[in-house]
Amino acid sequence: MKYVSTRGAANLGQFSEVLLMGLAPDGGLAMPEHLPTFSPQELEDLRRLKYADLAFAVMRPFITDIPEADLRRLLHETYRPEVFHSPDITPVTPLGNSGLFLLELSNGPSLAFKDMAMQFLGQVFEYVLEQRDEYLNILGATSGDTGSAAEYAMLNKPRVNVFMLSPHGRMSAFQQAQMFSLQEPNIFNIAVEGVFDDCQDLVKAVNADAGFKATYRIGAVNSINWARVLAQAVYYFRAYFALDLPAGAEVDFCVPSGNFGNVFAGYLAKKMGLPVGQLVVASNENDVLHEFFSTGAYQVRPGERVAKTSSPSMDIGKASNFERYLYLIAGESGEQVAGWWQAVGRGEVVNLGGTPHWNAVQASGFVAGRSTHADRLRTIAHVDRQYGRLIDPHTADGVLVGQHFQRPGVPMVCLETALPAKFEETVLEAAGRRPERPERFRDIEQQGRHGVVLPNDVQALKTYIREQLEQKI
Ligand SMILES: Cc1ncc(COP(=O)(O)O)c(C=O)c1O
Ligand SMILES: N[C@@H](CCOP(=O)(O)O)C(=O)O
Repeated sequence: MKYVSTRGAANLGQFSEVLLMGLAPDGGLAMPEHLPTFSPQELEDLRRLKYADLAFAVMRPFITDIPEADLRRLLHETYRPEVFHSPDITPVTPLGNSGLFLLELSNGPSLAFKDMAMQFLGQVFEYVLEQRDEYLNILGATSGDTGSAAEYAMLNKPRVNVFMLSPHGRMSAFQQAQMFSLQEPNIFNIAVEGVFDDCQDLVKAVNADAGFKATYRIGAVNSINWARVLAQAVYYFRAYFALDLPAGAEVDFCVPSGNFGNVFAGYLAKKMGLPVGQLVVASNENDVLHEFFSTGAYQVRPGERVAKTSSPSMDIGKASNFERYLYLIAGESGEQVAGWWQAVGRGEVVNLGGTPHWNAVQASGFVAGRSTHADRLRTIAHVDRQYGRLIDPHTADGVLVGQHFQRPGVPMVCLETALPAKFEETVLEAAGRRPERPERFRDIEQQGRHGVVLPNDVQALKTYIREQLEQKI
């Protein structure tokens, strides 16, 4: 399988190339040159597969440059019950008889859905780098969960260093402690004076400097990296089969959304033939995506207008993977996407309302809603009282919006994107009790803080990366 860029560059190479590349040289995101599909009969053959074998079946058509036996081994090493604390890896749990289901994605090492793909990235980076005898310096941006998931996945990976940017003071105390307590030779935590979008823009700016990128071997772990999105598509298949419905029956999914990677992975599964009905995008107060799906207008929020909320991992004003979605909506026209993104870059509104592209958006199955602090407190309390289950604030945003779009007789699967332990204060405020915390995190806030604070400045970041790498030689 060859990959192309959403902004028009043809032939980025095969999977291993785009894995190490992260962002395409023209600033776009890698996409496969075509989307393989499963026939209804082929889908039936996937129904009873264990997670690792299902992951192989879904991902293999996109990863044709790693020998079959090696890919299968990497997936079996990744998706082990000991790592994800469940024999099913991603259990699906009904919320009473409500027709709502929780897809549990957060039982892995860092307690968020990011582990699902990031654990695979850890394995496949190491494999590809060893084959090539190369090293990689990952530059990532986190609003709270990608950071710890990436760092836990890359611990003890001698060929990889992680430079992780986070918005200074904006993550929960637990999220900060997960990252900043680490004192490892290959992990560099950098708190940036800005919001998540500033961190993401810094990542893109460093990647845009081809000389620096090549000299310092810069790679990516955010969902701008195609491998993240691909690995995330697998659990939509698994959840669908776990419901054990008659062949062809539709399932709706509700996805708490920020950078649009998770829900885009669901769209990928749908495009591959999985009978997904609605893809419900749940936003918090930072409701750029809700605004787009309600009106057709896409306008990113500048940093100063990104609200600090109680579902902080979704405090995002510029959703990177939205570019992949619009690429498909535009009939895979890189030229069209490049034009739209130039306009976005100038701070303009891209308005698809009333255009033929808007018909394509409406046919794509996406709907959207938003939630506020009061909504999420009410939803956490309601789910606790009614179903005896504590959920985290992001999952609560999803459950609230998912309920709104429920259709009679169609299961609504809400993605559980983090465990409540990561957001103790909000959960305590909502439910009047503290969530359980896995023993391994008992005293994490007391374990010291390692890392630096940098201004929102690309030169300062490049200098820091250069100095750290030179000290390591
Ligand atoms: C807990 C949690 N929920 C939801 C999201 C939003 O997911 P995405 O950015 O893929 O839309 C994130 C961050 O990505 C997250 O950490
Ligand atoms: N919510 C994320 C932000 C980055 O998203 P990604 O999926 O593109 O890595 C986080 O928690 O860091």
